[in-house]
Amino acid sequence: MIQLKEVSKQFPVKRGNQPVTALSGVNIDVQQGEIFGIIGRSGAGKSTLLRMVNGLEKPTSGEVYVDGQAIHHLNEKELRQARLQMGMIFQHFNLLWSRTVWGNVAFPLEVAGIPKDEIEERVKRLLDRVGLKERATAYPSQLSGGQKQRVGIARALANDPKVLLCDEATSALDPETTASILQLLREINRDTGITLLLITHEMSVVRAICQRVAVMDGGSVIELGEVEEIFQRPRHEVTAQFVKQTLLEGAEQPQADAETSVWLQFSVDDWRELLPHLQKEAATNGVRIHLVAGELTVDGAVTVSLEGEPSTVEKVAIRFRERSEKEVTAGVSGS
Ligand SMILES: Nc1ncnc2c1ncn2[C@@H]1O[C@H](COP(=O)(O)OP(=O)(O)OP(=O)(O)O)[C@@H](O)[C@H]1O
Repeated sequence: MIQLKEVSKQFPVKRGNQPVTALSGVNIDVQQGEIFGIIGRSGAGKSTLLRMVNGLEKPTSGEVYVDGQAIHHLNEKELRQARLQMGMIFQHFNLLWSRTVWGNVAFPLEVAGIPKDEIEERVKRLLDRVGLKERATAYPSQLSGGQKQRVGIARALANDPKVLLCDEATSALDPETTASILQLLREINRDTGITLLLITHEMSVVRAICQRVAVMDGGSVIELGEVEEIFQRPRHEVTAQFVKQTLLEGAEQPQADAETSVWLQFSVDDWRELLPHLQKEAATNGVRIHLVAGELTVDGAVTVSLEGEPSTVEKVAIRFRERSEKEVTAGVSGS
């Protein structure tokens, strides 16, 4: 269903420097109905690979096929058609904040010019499928992270795609919510036969849901095979590290009472700029962010709390403060 043949991608950089090789000779063949994982460290080339599949990037060399269609040869108009066959879900959900849950799921159908009656019927069925029937009139800001991702999934399925591309879809969620979203994806795959291509940096996600996995490093696939086989006999050092990470996570399940909370405060002027960095830092470390207080006056301040495993929360807070050029104050709120 998804094929990459000898795909390489180089990004030109400023004069004088070598181009960046993001992908190098990648061969992947995802079968119809399969749940296939791509795992790799930051910079391994995962996002670039996903952008090849949906045609947002063209390979420097090599071929990309989705359901037999040569994505690398399509023009913009043909790509828009081809993308209707590809649903996509994201780490930060990418919902429309001014639209309700219903409006978010209806959006791609409205864009596709589907008649109103049919939109009604489809959105109802999709919300039922993801367990959000009761929240149709809520706005994204009123939903939990897991519910937001359920909206993302319903929206991605609206045009009845053949493949679902998942870009770090559970990386911003706590372990329990992650498990329920993966369960939902598994059920959808079982019930509809949709093919799932899932990008992650967490081996626990791969183990929970994928049948096969490709391990990427430095733009190349360094290992590819059945998930169980790779867990039992990792051949590459990078793979062994990922497997080890999962075993450690399993041995040290975070306890609810082993959590801490740190608060950070910054000026209302700076928060727009700072929040995305903080969100990224927190998400990659499994730390949750809550808005504690905010005063939207000219000289007001916004306070957020970071919650999670103590050493990780501290690490995120310290790294964020060190990297931020703005004034940030911090303190511990206890457990
Ligand atoms: N548009 C671009 N221009 C120049 N270099 C790029 C571009 N996009 C990606 N790269 C580079 O290509 C390499 C692979 O990046 P990519 O984002 O695909 O990795 P990744 O595995 O998805 O990492 P992450 O998990 O951090 O997103 C990196 O060295 C990155 O800096």
